[in-house]
Amino acid sequence: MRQAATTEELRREIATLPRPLVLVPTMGALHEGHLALMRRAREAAGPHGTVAVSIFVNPIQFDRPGDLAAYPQPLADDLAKCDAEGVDLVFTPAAGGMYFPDRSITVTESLLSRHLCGATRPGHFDGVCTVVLKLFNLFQPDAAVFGEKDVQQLAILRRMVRDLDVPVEIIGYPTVREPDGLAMSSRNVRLTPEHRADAPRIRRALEGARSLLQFGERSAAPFLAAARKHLEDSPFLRIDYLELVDAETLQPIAQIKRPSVLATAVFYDDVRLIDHMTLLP
Ligand SMILES: Nc1ncnc2c1ncn2[C@@H]1O[C@H](COP(=O)(O)OP(=O)(O)OP(=O)(O)O)[C@@H](O)[C@H]1O
Ligand SMILES: CC(C)(CO)[C@@H](O)C(=O)[O-]
Ligand code: BAL
Repeated sequence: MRQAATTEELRREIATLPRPLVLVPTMGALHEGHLALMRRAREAAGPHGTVAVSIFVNPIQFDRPGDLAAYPQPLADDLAKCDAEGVDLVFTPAAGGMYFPDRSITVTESLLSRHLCGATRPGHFDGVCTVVLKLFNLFQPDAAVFGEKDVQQLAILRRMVRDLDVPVEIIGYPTVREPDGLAMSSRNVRLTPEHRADAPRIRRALEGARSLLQFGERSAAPFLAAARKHLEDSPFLRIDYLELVDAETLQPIAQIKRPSVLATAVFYDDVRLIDHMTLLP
């Protein structure tokens, strides 16, 4: 496995590696969800192509300094996991290694980021789009794999490559879960044992609401009320948002007429977890 720590090293490595090249952008603290994305990348790259992973905790997408400071960064473990997965190249830029101190250009998304995480994490998706476009320019990948867990991120990145004519295929991959249904997340390790035991209710709240579909319910309000009730039964969590949006535009809807997404973010103390459920009428 090759490793590059600077953009110059990365460009040198890229020039020597076989195509197609498939990139898996991450912030590290790798878990089974990330490893599944790497396997999907290998499938897309083929046995003779290149699977590349970037590990960079992107400061400009964090809205809370404490969240950035507490983000786990077990780099040696992460590198061992990439190696074991047969990754060909890992890019590990230093904290300050991706941005000029006087950077003045940012990629801005102005529609799909209005709700959900975009509303409660101001500037988050501009930070994501900016770093992902930079990674695409550095790696020039043929394709890149992203998790459906970050459903709004995936929709926004598909929109970015469409609107800016970026020649990269975006591949989505289903959410990988713990046996009790909790979506895997690098932040799960920061939960207290009590909070970890309570957290599977996030998935159950969304599933419970979805079950209203089979009774013919189509109005948004009962879905939101059912999920909210289940979440609020927890003595621990605080709801950051709970919204029902159109799956394509990510704008709130009053009636489920097309594929829709019931999405939530919750806090356990300062640990923020997200999950969502697709609702098909
Ligand atoms: N449980 C999961 N299943 C599938 N893909 C995932 C999962 N968790 C994260 N990913 C994907 O991995 C990529 C890197 O995500 P990231 O490094 O932020 O991990 P994370 O676990 O989402 O961390 P956190 O949720 O704490 O930010 C993203 O494309 C993300 O959607
Ligand atoms: C795509 C990404 C690596 C950009 O920093 C990040 O938002 C993530 O890990 O999902
Ligand atoms: N997976 C999304 C990255 C973040 O929470 O900043």
